[in-house]
Amino acid sequence: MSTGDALSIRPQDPSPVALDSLVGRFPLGVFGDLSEVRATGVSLDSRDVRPGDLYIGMPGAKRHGADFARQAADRGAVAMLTDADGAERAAQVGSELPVLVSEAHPRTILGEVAAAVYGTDAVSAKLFGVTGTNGKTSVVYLLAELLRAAGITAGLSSTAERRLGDEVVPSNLTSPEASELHGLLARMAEAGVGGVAIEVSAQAVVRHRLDGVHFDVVAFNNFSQDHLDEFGDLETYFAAKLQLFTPEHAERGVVVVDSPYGQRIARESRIPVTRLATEYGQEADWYLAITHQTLDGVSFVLQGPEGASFRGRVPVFGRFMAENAALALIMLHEAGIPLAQVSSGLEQGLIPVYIPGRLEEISAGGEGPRFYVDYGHTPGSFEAMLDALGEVAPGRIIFMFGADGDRDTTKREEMGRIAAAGADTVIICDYHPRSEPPEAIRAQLLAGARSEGRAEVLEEADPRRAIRLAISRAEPGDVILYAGPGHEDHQEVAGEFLPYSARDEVRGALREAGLLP
Ligand SMILES: CC(=O)N[C@H]1[C@@H](OP(=O)(O)OP(=O)(O)OC[C@H]2O[C@@H](n3ccc(=O)[nH]c3=O)[C@H](O)[C@@H]2O)O[C@H](CO)[C@@H](O)[C@@H]1O[C@H](C)C(=O)N[C@@H](C)C(=O)N[C@H](CCC(=O)O)C(=O)O
Ligand SMILES: Nc1ncnc2c1ncn2[C@@H]1O[C@H](COP(=O)(O)OP(=O)(O)OP(=O)(O)O)[C@@H](O)[C@H]1O
Repeated sequence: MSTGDALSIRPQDPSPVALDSLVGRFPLGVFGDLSEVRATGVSLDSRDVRPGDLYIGMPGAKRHGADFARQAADRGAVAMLTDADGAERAAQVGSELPVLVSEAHPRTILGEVAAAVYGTDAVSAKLFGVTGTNGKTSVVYLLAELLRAAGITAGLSSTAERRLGDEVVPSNLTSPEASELHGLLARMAEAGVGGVAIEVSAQAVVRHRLDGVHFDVVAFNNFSQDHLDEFGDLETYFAAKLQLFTPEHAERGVVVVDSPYGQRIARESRIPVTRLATEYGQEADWYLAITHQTLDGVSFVLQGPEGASFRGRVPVFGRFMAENAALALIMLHEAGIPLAQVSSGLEQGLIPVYIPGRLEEISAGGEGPRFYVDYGHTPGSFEAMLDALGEVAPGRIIFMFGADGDRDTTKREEMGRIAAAGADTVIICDYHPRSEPPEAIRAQLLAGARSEGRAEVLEEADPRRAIRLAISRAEPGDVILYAGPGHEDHQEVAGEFLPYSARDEVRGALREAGLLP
């Protein structure tokens, strides 16, 4: 069951909490009468307010949430928590909601306030947090699948969606704001969920979105260039990821130590960590070996301390996907869930995971050409995917992609260069140009691709035409990989969200070409 137009998953039967009980616990002043006011939920977006909510009037980069106090009240908010400026703004817009005025930035108390309202101070489900530059979503879906195999009801929060059984809402952020996260955890507790897999962005760590959540196990898979528009330099971006490995956030950690960044997390972590390596020369606690791989999947053996071992298979190509699975398995082991319990729920070790928009095959398999849609948008993910395809693609590799406008511009040339180094044909098209001129974004990607001088490099701005161009050039045995749009359903152009689903478009184009029924 999809929750329709709802923006968040919430408990169905919440217990009302008296809001004046918050006043003693947090540095809050009060305007208005709170004595009879009870809240059943928390929201910082007026469009997501439900009857009984405490509305958080959050000062933002573009707007002040308190300006939306009337809309929040119209939707049933019972009170607002904001800063001093917000209290004045609410009065100016004629809001009659009682106001809790926070001395500190409301974001810094939001997590604890939401935990108090939702009763999620102590959650009995095992909480798993996954961070890294590439592969977080994949690990989260693998975790959920492995939990199910172990007989444990699973919930997840990812870039693609928040999900609990068949209750699902699409995500607007990789890691939700703290109010949404606690609502989700409360619903999961209500539904008897035993394990929750949560994707953790670096932005979430530094923006207090995890406050009031204590993970049983956190994991780090890899680190490479991304989000420099946000963090300025790699060291600041890395420090945000490292911050997850502290007792404030988590009990214990699992780290892939193949790279110097992983080794640094293991060394500098302030919680106990266990280490995974994919090469035997590397000092680690767990080792992963690939035993067989084709376009249809990867088989692997994982070995750990005291004879722990697991023989498995993921139905997606790429060594890194086996690494993602290994990381998820070790996280469960670290949470006290025996690997044998996981194996007992799988048929011959096959982890039947479906990861929306991540190396998702749209074609029908077989002789091909085969067409995959992916969410990769970093040099690191391009390299991982193209290396993997180089090992398993029977024919040529046709790689199409674009780049985000208004986001880290410094990675574009490198994306182009890596694409042309790993593919036979590169087709550069538009992705989300946002406010930038699309031709200028393509020019940077083209410059990188042409600097490599290996692949045939083509430009086709319109992604719909680029898909058809790729198909027209492909022979049986060839693989087309379209990186960027993944599960998304829109293209963001000059402030507008235009409907665009790469998966539907590719499906349609394959049908037109007689390659799909
Ligand atoms: C830089 C950043 O983190 N911005 C976040 C911030 O936006 P903002 O400060 O600009 O908010 P604003 O638009 O000024 O609005 C202020 C307040 O008014 C509220 N409002 C606004 C309009 C309205 O009609 N009603 C209403 O209540 C908003 O909900 C907000 O609370 O607060 C918003 C509400 O929660 C977030 O949606 C928004 O994330 C934006 C979309 C974003 O792009 N964030 C990125 C940087 C991000 O966090 N990315 C990471 C990693 C992604 C990855 O790995 O690739 C992530 O975890 O998603
Ligand atoms: N372990 C990995 N190492 C390198 N690349 C990976 C790994 N796992 C997946 N990828 C590639 O990166 C792409 C993005 O994967 P995924 O969505 O799981 O990452 P993410 O960290 O969640 O990214 P985002 O936060 O942007 O959603 C995948 O589609 C795949 O191409």
